Amino acid sequence: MSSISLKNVDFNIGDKKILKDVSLHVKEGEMISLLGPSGCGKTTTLRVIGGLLRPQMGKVYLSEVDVTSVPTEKRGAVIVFQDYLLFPHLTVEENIAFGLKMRREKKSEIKKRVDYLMNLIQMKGSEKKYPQNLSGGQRQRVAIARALAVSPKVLLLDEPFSSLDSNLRHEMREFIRELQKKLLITTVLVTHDKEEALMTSDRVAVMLDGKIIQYDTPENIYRHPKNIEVADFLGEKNYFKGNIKSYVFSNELGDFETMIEKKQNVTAMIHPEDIRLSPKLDYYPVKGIISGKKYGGNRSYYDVTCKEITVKVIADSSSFYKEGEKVSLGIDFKNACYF
Ligand SMILES: Nc1ncnc2c1ncn2[C@@H]1O[C@H](COP(=O)(O)OP(=O)(O)OP(=O)(O)O)[C@@H](O)[C@H]1O
Repeated sequence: MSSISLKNVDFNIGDKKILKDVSLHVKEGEMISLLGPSGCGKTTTLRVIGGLLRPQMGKVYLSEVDVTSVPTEKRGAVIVFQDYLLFPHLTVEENIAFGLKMRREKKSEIKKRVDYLMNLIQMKGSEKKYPQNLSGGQRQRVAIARALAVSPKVLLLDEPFSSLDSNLRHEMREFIRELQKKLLITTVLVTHDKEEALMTSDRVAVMLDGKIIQYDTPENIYRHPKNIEVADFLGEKNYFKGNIKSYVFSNELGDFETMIEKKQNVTAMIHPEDIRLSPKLDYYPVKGIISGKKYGGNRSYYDVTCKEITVKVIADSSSFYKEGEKVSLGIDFKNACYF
């Protein structure tokens, strides 16, 4: 097990800056995600950690040892890619044993390790199967077992579940998180899926345009995004612009109590699921009319027009509002996030 540090890493291709002054520390035994939109530099960061790319500037440390010039195979890092290339002509156990054979480990040791890993990925009994006879999820488990066989110090996962269907993705997320907790292997997961990052990681690094914008716990990333770009990337939000004076936030919807004493030109961000709706018009201070509705199973997504603006609200589907219905809205500006 190893900690990982990137210090002021720049990576360019030609004159295109791909990574810009990226610094990151992953503690020993921690699982983190690199989360961001396509093309923001997540995979490049992972490749720099794994030694597949060498940065033009900055340093990479594993357990505080400078490995910037150390080749991948000597770093003790393994990368599992999305298109997990299992060897099609080798059985499951031969695939898992491959790296150990290359290292000329003793046969009895290899057998022990393969047995242990087959148990760990809950695939006992499938040792003699070939990859083409496995499901997508099983193939992914074998790819992870093969990566773990060589007892790496760090595990680097590049969108490993993105080709799986949504149920299987859920299952694999839980599987990898449990496995990681059991083995306490330092793990970096690259994903563009917010839920995946928030659900599996101790901390999440949000990347935009080659930079890490925020690195924090999933709760803090979601509840307290550093800026509007991060907030937007994490999903649809409501923004209210206005001014705060004597703990009163005046915006398009009226005057509301807040925890901040004074601030000009602020934007308050409120999650759609934090806004309450009531059919009783005098129940909450803001009045509106349901102008749009999408049914999403256990949740319903409403657009509520209040004065000139549209407020987005997510409510559980036990409450049922029709388009055109008048409602009142409970919006808590005391606990809003202000930018
Ligand atoms: N070999 C290359 N030649 C030119 N540009 C490249 C090369 N590899 C990556 N890039 C560019 O570098 C940027 C970052 O790529 P990277 O693969 O790290 O992004 P990413 O966040 O992992 O995106 P995705 O989720 O789509 O894989 C992109 O703009 C990409 O086009």
